[in-house]
Amino acid sequence: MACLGCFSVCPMKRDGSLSPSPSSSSCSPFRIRRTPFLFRKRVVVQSTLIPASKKPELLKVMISGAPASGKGTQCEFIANKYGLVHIAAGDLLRAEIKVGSENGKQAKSYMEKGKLVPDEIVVTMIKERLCQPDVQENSWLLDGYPRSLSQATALESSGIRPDIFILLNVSEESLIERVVGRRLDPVTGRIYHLEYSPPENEEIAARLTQRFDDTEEKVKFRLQTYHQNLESVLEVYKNIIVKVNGNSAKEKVFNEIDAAITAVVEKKYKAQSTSVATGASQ
Ligand SMILES: Nc1ncnc2c1ncn2[C@@H]1O[C@H](COP(=O)(O)OP(=O)(O)O)[C@@H](O)[C@H]1O
Repeated sequence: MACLGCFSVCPMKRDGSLSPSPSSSSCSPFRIRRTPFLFRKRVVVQSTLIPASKKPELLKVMISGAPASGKGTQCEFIANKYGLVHIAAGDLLRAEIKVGSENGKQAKSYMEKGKLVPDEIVVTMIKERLCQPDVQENSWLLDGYPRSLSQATALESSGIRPDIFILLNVSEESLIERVVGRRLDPVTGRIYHLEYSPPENEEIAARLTQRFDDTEEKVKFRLQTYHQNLESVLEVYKNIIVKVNGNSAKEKVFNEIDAAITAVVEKKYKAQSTSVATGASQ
């Protein structure tokens, strides 16, 4: 498998070979890896070493949608079913804010206004996360990244491309309603909605918090930012986009996403089996 693009920290080159001093074993193309869910039942144990170029490529998924379109919920379902590491740009930024890092301080001033955080912070943050051992091992589900043409181009130029780009569509009216009523339980990390998914008891209700950017005024600006950038991002992934209606119940939305991912997995696996078989017979 080729490096995911974090050239400053990862010893693997984009063609899958290693640079002279492979200090980290996490990126080795020949290390023994835990087979993710997707290939678990189907992988045939090979007795000979397969060249890196012939190894099964792992599933890679991107998901995009307006604020409160339900990406977080769907990502949880997808990550659980396909064993992918869920990387949410917004969560990574909030974690930076929480630890009080310099990047976090800068990011907060943009997030408070509903603006995109500059690429200098976000691109590096995502690339570094993609190079972590858990992601190398299990592959990724990118949520809320890329959000602009420059972010998509940064990935493309590092050879990082998903197999499928899921676009969750939800009506604007519902989005605003969902954002304004959204609350977080800081103890369990669970997301509630005051009306549609209220807390189970008074104790939980009393400790719920609201995200600093979840006000009506800020969400309107975030929506504007989202729409301004969407078309240029879609252009990059136009051949692999699957549009999903996010207005239905979460289980129904997931069924639609799951069917789309399954189709991609089948196609990917077929292509890979053919190329391995062709390679073996040569
Ligand atoms: N890829 C990104 N590029 C720049 N800024 C981002 C990116 N992802 C998240 N952010 C910042 O974090 C904020 C919150 O993002 P997120 O948690 O994904 O919520 P939402 O999608 O509901 O706006 C965004 O409004 C933006 O300021």
